[in-house]
Amino acid sequence: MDTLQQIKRDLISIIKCHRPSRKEKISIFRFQVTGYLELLSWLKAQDLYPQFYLNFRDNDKKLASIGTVLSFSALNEAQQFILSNKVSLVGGMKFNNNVMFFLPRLLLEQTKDSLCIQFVINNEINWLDEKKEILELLDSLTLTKPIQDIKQTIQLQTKKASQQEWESWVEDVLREIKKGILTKVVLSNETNFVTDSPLDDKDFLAKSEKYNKDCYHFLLAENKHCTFLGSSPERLYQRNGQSLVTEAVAGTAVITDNEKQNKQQATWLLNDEKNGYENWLVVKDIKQNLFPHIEEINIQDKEIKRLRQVQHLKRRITARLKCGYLDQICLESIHPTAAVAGVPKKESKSFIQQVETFSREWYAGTLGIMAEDYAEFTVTIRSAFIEDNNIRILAGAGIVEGSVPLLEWEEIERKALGLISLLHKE
Ligand SMILES: C=C(O[C@H]1C=CC=C(C(=O)O)[C@@H]1O)C(=O)O
Ligand SMILES: [Mg+2]
Repeated sequence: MDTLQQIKRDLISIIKCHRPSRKEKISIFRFQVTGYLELLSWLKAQDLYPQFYLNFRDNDKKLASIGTVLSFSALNEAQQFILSNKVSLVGGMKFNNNVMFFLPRLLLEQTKDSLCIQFVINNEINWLDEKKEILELLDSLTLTKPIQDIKQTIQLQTKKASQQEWESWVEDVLREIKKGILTKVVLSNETNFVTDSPLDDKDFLAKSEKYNKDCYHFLLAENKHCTFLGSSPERLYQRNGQSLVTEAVAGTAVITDNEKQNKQQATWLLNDEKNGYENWLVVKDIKQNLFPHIEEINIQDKEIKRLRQVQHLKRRITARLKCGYLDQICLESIHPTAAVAGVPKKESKSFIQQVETFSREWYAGTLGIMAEDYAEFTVTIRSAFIEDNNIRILAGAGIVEGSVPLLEWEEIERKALGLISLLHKE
């Protein structure tokens, strides 16, 4: 692949000339080449971790990164680092607000036919060690591995909560709502599968990209044995300078093979009181949390966001951040939204922690990229963990006054199908 050969040549000349600077913590090199690289095939051939991938929902931009030069577990430190070094960081926050951002060794950004590369050297560690890691990376840099169909035999092992147990959690929420303690709680479940040999994470995500249209497709592999990935319809926010675009995606109806029924369901969803309320609580929560940090806000009318198994209510929200307010504030105030946690936020989060019999970790968290003048994050729902021969798929639903336990169960089962339906051979 010409593009990769060119990158390799550029990197080799960087390494040859580089003398670690005593003044600067890191050295950043950026270059741009013309050409198209299939980033998932490229990532599949790489051995350096962590690996990160994001295919943006609303344009043809994709990111892939390998390795880490620095990592950040505090938002203020990540933000400060971006401001002082004019660099992009990738990563995000788990559901429980644990922060993980990192400065990748190599970050590739593909748009149409242009590939931008950000390559970083750490000047504070031994140059021989750095050089060794970089040369290893260069060894496999020009390789790609073709994406293949899923070949494994996959068996359903368990659901963390049975239907009966999960519906009883919903009843518990409804009781708390009646008492006036809670207004909304988003309850999830985990479905577990085992495979006869490890499922390739890139093959799985590529299949999801093919079938789950109009989504963000994301992947975070902390090492060879553990990947979190998924295809989410939901944006947490996009920031261009001070202008912010966010959204409330909540409220759900089914999509089937019957087009007439899908249209009826869409009309029903747009007018249904319970679903409208479920969505409005998300809007209200975002608005309230952003309020101290913005100058103006605009909330658009409900529209339908149509997916393969489900359709959702969506409201687009635009806002103007006050001067100087950047991603630390946006992330801290918005995440986790009431589309994945609940209202009030603190109480619903602690309810979830007490009731759910598994840890959400990256499920219902957020992943994305942040730089000084631009950031974009997705809400990591419709997601799965692949750990060697095990696959865990999570999905949840917002429980509000008027929720019917059986219908909410059917809703989470349908949402999980977005990924589960890909597990069979083609
Ligand atoms: C929490 C999830 O979905 C959220 C996003 C869209 C619709 C939702 C709903 O109608 O309940 C949920 O709030 C999930 O898919 O795991
Ligand atoms: Mg719902």
